[in-house]
Amino acid sequence: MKVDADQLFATNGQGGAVAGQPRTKMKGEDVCVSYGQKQALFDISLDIYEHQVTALIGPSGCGKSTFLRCLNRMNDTIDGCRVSGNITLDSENIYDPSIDVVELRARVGMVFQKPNPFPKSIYENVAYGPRIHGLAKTKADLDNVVEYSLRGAGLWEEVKDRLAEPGTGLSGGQQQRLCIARAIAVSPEVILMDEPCSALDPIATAKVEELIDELRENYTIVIVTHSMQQAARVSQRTAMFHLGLLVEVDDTKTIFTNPSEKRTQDYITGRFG
Ligand SMILES: Nc1ncnc2c1ncn2[C@@H]1O[C@H](COP(=O)(O)OP(=O)(O)OP(=O)(O)O)[C@@H](O)[C@H]1O
Repeated sequence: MKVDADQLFATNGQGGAVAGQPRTKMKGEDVCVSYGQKQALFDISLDIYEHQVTALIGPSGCGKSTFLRCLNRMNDTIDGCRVSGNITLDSENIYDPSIDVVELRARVGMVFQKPNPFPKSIYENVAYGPRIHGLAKTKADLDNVVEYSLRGAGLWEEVKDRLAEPGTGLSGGQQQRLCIARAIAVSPEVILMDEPCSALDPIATAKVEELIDELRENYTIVIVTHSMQQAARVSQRTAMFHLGLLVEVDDTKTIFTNPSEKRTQDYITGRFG
């Protein structure tokens, strides 16, 4: 029987996977962002592939965090910030007026540079999201979500006997994994990470990097990082930004061994930035 490759990779019209290519989970087309009079991003078109880690790299101020924040409309919260162009999640325009932004941010979660647990217990930090989104009907359901999320973040064994203690009492690395558990708890599809290890020591960083690699099995991840080693270790694709422009995007190995653009070569070899 003849097997049609299109059928093998058909994805019900969402994202359009092509044979041998991963499926596009999010897509930015001609994205421009301005803060007041100042334009920070110029016509960025970038596909984010499902179940991959995409690293955004480039010198300070080039617009990495701005682009990341466009992906779950965190820029909406900044006065004077204007976004144009098109950004889709499973082919749906996330800037459409019909989109519920709270629901979008549950589907596209975010982990920040500095761990920011709520001033509540470890349990409550994780349980808060599922509770407000109505994801757990009973206390037993909620307990399960908390355990699943803490396991997913590689933190369960360290905290299972102290769930009632404050999240802020954990070490920095544990707090960051608690924030990752909090993101996982609302069953996101995409997790955005803005320099998630910059406040962590090398051992805590290694743990979070290991975790990112495991998370990609179930989630799609976009990470902003200043560390070339980190981008090379954790990502499958790398997008290089400079002065608000996307210089190039390619698989991570190519970016680090044979980039097309001189600016990328100069940046990864430490000649500027
Ligand atoms: N809230 C804001 N208000 C005004 N301008 C901003 C704001 N956030 C960012 N910018 C400007 O937009 C440009 C891009 O900043 P952005 O933080 O996205 O860059 P970045 O590449 O993530 O930088 P870094 O690596 O230093 O975090 C910069 O010129 C910055 O000054």
